Amino acid sequence: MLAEERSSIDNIDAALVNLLAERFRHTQRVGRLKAEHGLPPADPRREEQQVARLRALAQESGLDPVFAESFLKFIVTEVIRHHEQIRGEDAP
Ligand SMILES: C=C(O[C@@H]1C=C(C(=O)O)C=C[C@H]1O)C(=O)O
Repeated sequence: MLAEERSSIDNIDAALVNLLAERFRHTQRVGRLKAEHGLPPADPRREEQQVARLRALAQESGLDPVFAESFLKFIVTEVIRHHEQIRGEDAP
């Protein structure tokens, strides 16, 4: 039924938002650690590993790996923007 499917979609959307908020709380901590230790906001090698892992997970789950990669990159771009902000705030 349409209403039932939409109710499931709404639950999943709520879970996604909660998970994303939790992820950003962790990345904010990473951003503060990086600023404290003078590390750059972006880590392309780490991102490469994440993309490979996520593409494989997507394949296993029946999700389009191209979509999974662009979704991750969309999030990581925002994280790097946060890290640049944190670094700016910490600069003397
Ligand atoms: C969170 C980090 O900073 C950046 C953001 C990442 C992410 O959102 O997963 C991964 C690598 C970095 O470019 C990190 O270095 O771990």
